[in-house]
Amino acid sequence: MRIDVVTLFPDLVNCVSGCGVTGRAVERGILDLHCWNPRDYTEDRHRTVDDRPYGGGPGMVMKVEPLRRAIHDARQADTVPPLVVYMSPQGRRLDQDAVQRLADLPRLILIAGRYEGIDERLVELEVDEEWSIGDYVLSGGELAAMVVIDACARLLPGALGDEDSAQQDSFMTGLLDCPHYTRPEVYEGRGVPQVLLGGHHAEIERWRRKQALGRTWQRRPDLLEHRVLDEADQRLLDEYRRELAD
Ligand SMILES: CN(C)c1ccccc1CNc1ccc(C(N)=O)cn1
Repeated sequence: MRIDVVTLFPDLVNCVSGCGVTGRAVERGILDLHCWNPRDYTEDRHRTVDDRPYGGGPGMVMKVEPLRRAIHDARQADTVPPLVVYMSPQGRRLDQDAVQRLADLPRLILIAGRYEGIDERLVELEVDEEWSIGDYVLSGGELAAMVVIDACARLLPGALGDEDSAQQDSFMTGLLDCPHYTRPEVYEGRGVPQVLLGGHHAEIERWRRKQALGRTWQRRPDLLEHRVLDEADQRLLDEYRRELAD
């Protein structure tokens, strides 16, 4: 998968290619990441990328031309046609299904805005989709773009070895994750659930599924609203709830 990011801070975005799952994906050639800086596409002495907003008001707006030229070069850098995504608080809320859809694409161009945002004519002329990572405001779209890069990279074939658990990732199943434990077996008087020590795989899977269902019901009942539980899951959830009552 190729991802191009249009950003005034390429050094920030390139941090993802330096470590962890995303770093390994880039190293293995599974993810091809490139940054394009609108400031390199300015023609004035001051390399101006922003200007004052029409209608007045605080702050500055990113100018169309430098962004447009950067996006043009990003598009031309590969023959594969990209989906152009603008990260903004006005975008659709990203969730795992949306990430899976983006990760299945051969190419993305992510636009990271700064200042008060970008000139609307750029959005009209170049942007295919607008996405938000959550209902809060960041100083720039770079961290949102890095979230998309990370969430997509994990889903690319070969990015995770078996030692990682993308496939069991909570939101992959639509449920929250179960609790996890590792050594020491007792810590400050707190032990590990016996079932996890017994090595009985079917029982362990049952316990984990029950915990995932129970925790989802307790913490995020909204995730269960549109989900019909099969008989086995319903029984596990009932058992979880009964154990709570004990
Ligand atoms: C500078 N701002 C406010 C701005 C305004 C408009 C567009 C982009 C930005 C860049 N900031 C962002 C970007 C994304 C998200 C998100 N929730 O995905 C939050 N903030």
